[in-house]
Amino acid sequence: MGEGAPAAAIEIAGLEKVYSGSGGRAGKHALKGVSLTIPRGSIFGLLGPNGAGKSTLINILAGLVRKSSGQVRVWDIDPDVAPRAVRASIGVVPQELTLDPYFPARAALELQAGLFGIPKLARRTDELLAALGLADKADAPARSLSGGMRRRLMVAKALVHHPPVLVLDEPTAGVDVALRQQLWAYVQDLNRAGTTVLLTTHYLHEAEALCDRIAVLADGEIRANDTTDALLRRVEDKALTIELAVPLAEVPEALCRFHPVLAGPQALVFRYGRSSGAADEILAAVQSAGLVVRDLTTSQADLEQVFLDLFRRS
Ligand SMILES: Nc1ncnc2c1ncn2[C@@H]1O[C@H](COP(=O)(O)OP(=O)(O)OP(=O)(O)O)[C@@H](O)[C@H]1O
Repeated sequence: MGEGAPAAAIEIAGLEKVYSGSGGRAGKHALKGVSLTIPRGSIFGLLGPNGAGKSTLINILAGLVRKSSGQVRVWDIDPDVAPRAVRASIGVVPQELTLDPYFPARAALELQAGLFGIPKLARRTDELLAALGLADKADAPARSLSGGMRRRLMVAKALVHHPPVLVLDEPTAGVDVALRQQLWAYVQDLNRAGTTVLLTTHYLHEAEALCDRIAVLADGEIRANDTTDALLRRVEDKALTIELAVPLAEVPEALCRFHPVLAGPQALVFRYGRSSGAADEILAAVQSAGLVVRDLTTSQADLEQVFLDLFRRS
């Protein structure tokens, strides 16, 4: 990005959102003092379970929902003070596909460019259609496109005004594996060309594949915010169960550093992840402790669940 670009693409401090109850719907404290800095040039993952407050946060950034209190700056602009300027700096791909079924892809992009006041000659319609693999569908109505193509058209729509910040709200929910890879590759290309990307997801694997940093949002609060590598080192998603030939009364001293659990007199369960010793190290220690192994099994916990449990507790 050129001169004068802010160091932080998005800066959020003490953000609160309370939805007031209406029409029989209970009020909801959806964001409880969220502070977050999204560095310019990063791909930042906002991970959290259903109802965590991810969409609320994005909608506040996009100027679609008004915050209750706190500070928000997008590309150094306060969305409450200058909503139009913020909309020029941010492109949002919403969770729901909001396309006119009868509108062809090219016309949808042209209309969007018109809404942003982009002169005809400065429009990037063909470039975007080609970049998102929609060139041969340019004149087909949206209703004739596959789900994946519609999703890509939504991405193209969010990019017509060349925003420095792109926000993707659950970009690959319900999208097949091949398309997911394609979308990820495109997001990475955009990022290499300078776009800051904020993506929300339920899937740790998605955040792991794409993001430099991950923040975990649960029940309206940030539970973790770190580099992807550092976060994943805290996850212990594998279990090694060793069945012993001879019963044990307690865990032998030499194995304590692996923090195993005695699951019955003849079964030792070791949990391990990317940070602790691998299975071979554990097995070597078991043998040198003089234990006789009768059988062993390994299992892999659901990574998503382990991760969310970890941060729910912290
Ligand atoms: N307009 C509204 N009025 C009242 N409560 C709302 C409103 N919008 C959202 N909520 C509530 O605020 C909480 C956060 O919702 P939000 O949609 O931001 O979560 P989310 O993390 O995006 O979830 P999902 O992954 O399911 O989209 C939820 O409990 C939701 O029911």
